[in-house]
Amino acid sequence: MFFPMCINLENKKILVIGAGKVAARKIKKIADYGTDITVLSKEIKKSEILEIKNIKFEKKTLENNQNEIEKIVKNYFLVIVATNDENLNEKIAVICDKNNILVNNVSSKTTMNAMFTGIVKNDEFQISISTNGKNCKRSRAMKEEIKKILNKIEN
Ligand SMILES: C[C@@]1(CC(=O)O)C2=NC(=C\c3[nH]c(c(CCC(=O)O)c3CC(=O)O)Cc3[nH]c(c(CC(=O)O)c3CCC(=O)O)/C=C3\N/C(=C\2)[C@@H](CCC(=O)O)[C@]3(C)CC(=O)O)/[C@H]1CCC(=O)O
Ligand SMILES: NC(=O)c1ccc[n+]([C@@H]2O[C@H](COP(=O)([O-])OP(=O)(O)OC[C@H]3O[C@@H](n4cnc5c(N)ncnc54)[C@H](O)[C@@H]3O)[C@@H](O)[C@H]2O)c1
Repeated sequence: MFFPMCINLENKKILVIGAGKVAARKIKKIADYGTDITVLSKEIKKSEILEIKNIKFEKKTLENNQNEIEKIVKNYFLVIVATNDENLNEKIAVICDKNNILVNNVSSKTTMNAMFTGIVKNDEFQISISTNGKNCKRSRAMKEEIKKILNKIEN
């Protein structure tokens, strides 16, 4: 079971590996919280993440090489692994975990030590929804119900 906890990401070094559709969704979400985000990717196509302020981009293809990966990730507090190469994602996630680095792996339900959650928030509350990797799409229905409760409390 993953323990739900609020983490202060301000000024913490965050690395996103991959810059595709899923990476973009994760970056948009985390950019509300993290201020030091680097995106490393084989390709960096024109997309809305290029518009987000202060994100650093590094065009690089990561090889499936333990030493190279270790050297890159060891400078980071949190690594979000979001390439479309599941084996590479898994390898990076295992290396991060062994080095006590927080890691989120978008192509797994288990091989990571940090998962994204569904978030519903207003000025007063933020509610984070997790299914522990079992069925993240279910959290959409839960989000809708929680939105109704928040509206009720506000009125
Ligand atoms: C909560 C939310 C947060 C967020 O991502 O921001 C989230 N996924 C969301 C959406 C979403 N996920 C997927 C689609 C494409 C749908 C489609 O196209 O069919 C969509 C888009 C959509 O539904 O709109 C597919 C998917 N998800 C994972 C895999 C890998 C795998 O299963 O192996 C695959 C590929 C599966 C495949 O291809 O088969 C894995 C994970 N997804 C998680 C979180 C973590 C578990 C959290 C938990 O247990 O609750 C975990 C384990 C890791 C992580 O990503 O952190 C957000 C929903 C709520 C929201 O809207 O806020
Ligand atoms: N967790 C989730 O919420 C979720 C949702 C949908 C899909 N997925 C999974 O996420 C993964 C990524 O999907 P996508 O649609 O974003 O893919 P995509 O093809 O749009 O993006 C992949 C990105 O990875 C980069 N990349 C690939 N190999 C690389 C390497 N060796 N080094 C550096 N960068 C590299 C590419 O340049 C590209 O930017 C898939 O495995 C998919 O199954 C996860």
